[in-house]
Amino acid sequence: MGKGFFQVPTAINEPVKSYAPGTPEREEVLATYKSMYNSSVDVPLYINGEEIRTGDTGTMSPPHDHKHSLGTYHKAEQQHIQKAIDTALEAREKWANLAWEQRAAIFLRAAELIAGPYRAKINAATMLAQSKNIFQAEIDAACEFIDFLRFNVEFMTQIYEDQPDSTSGAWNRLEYRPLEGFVYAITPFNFTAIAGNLPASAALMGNTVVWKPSDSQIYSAKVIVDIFKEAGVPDGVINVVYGDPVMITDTVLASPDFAGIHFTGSTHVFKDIWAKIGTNIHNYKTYPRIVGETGGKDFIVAHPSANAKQVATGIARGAFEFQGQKCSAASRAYIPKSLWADVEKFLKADIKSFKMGSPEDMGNFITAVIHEGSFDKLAKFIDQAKEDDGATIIAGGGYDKSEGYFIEPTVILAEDPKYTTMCTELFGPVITIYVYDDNKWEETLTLVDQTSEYALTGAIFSTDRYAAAEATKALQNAAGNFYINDKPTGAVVGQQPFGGARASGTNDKAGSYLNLLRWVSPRTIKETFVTPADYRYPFLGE
Ligand SMILES: NC(=O)c1ccc[n+]([C@@H]2O[C@H](COP(=O)([O-])OP(=O)(O)OC[C@H]3O[C@@H](n4cnc5c(N)ncnc54)[C@H](O)[C@@H]3O)[C@@H](O)[C@H]2O)c1
Ligand SMILES: N[C@@H](CCC=O)C(=O)O
Repeated sequence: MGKGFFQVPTAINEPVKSYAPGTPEREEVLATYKSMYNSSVDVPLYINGEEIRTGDTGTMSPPHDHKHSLGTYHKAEQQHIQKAIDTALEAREKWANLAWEQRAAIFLRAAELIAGPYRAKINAATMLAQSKNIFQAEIDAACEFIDFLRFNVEFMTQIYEDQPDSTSGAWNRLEYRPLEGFVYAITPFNFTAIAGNLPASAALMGNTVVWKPSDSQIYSAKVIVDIFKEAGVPDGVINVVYGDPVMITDTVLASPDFAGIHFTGSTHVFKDIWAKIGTNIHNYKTYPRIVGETGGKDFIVAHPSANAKQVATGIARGAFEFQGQKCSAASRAYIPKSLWADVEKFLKADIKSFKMGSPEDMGNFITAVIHEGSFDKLAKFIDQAKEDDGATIIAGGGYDKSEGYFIEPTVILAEDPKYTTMCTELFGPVITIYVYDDNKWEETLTLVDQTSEYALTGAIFSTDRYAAAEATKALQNAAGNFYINDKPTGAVVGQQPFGGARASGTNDKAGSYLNLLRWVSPRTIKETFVTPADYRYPFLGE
């Protein structure tokens, strides 16, 4: 068999299709949506490529049409989780020893399958499962997922190429071994791309995986499984389970071969998992890698020099796209008194123009929030704001769950900059605004930095360069992704590596070489060509 040093295809960001009226992609995705809506699927567990149906099922429904069933999924029992672990361990040696270019080819093929034959299907599944409008589905399930797969292959080769110096007489090599054991991927509901990337990035680096998607994303996770299968991911490399998250996680964390967790989701869940790993630490064969990207309380700060229309647009898109259910979504804003009247006018006009309803109607900018739990939580905070002195709802405030979980895009004006909705992650279409005195710019920056436990994304708007520089410095630790004159959402793989610190996560930057480094355990190999056969230093003589 021939061997060579291979140059992988240069990664490029997948262009976003327009879905404008009359385009073929619009017709295709709508037809696929209708056909999927009118069919029913039965999603099994996937362990060693085997489809397992336990008979203990849950129902999958579109959040915007919750009485409709898209089908069922099967919940795992403890024995299935153990089987998934055993399978991952059995598959490990063969997969880890497969040449890297073979692994790369599988995931590059998956990217091209999404870009072509599966694009309409994965977008339609994301519109149905997570209630994304077509633009939000396209930038996530198609483009970001494709970008993760393509760029990760390029980053992998950059890592492998990073080799130590060798002096004369010896050759030093770094071997980027996969972790010894298996990796556990737990994924959130809100991004199909994240659901696919968390197991795939660890697998690309030679690891085998037990993957637990969110119950609210299983419908689109099934399409990911189909794509990975068609791309050639061998049986046992990525094993997929659903069911009671605590039972599944406790079973996984009890395994001595647990070697790493790739988590995205809420902060409290991640902290609990970290604590459990700590409790089990004496049982593990190796120190597990703990990677978690978690919650946010993302901010927009306007300087008095900012353009009011641009600030209002940053809020309209940054807070309300995908109903504010991006970890990066703006949920608190700080606007100077001198700009507020204009920002308020432009923002209210934008919100008035939003249409809300099913993603099947492509005129709808706002669709439903993910599930009843989220709906009820948001409604509670909105009702509380209606009652509280010092909090005024200036736009939205309505909600209705009779057909779908619809929450109106809501703006709360708070007199107290530490009002509860300025500090707590709500994860919905609600933003709270605090209007500050123009002469309190420095104090406001301190407030932004100290108000929340999170540090994920943030944006400042300013036409004054000194103010932009000052905010960049003052907010250095307040956001892992910091935007100047732009909304705080929409990071692109290969352009804005994504992740935050403090309570927002381990900041291992999804979609970058930094993340992939967490899935390898390098071995240093020094080979000496002429091996010494005398212990004496020259000055010791004979
Ligand atoms: N920082 C990021 O990159 C990023 C990206 C996306 C989402 N998020 C965060 O994710 C959250 C929204 O997603 P979500 O609602 O799916 O989060 P979630 O924490 O409810 O669920 C995430 C995953 O954890 C599982 N889970 C829930 N409880 C568990 C438990 N006790 N033990 C083990 N696993 C458990 C879920 O089933 C799901 O698979 C928000 O907090 C958001 O900020 C962060
Ligand atoms: N990377 C996405 C957010 C992912 C979390 O939900 C963004 O930048 O908007």
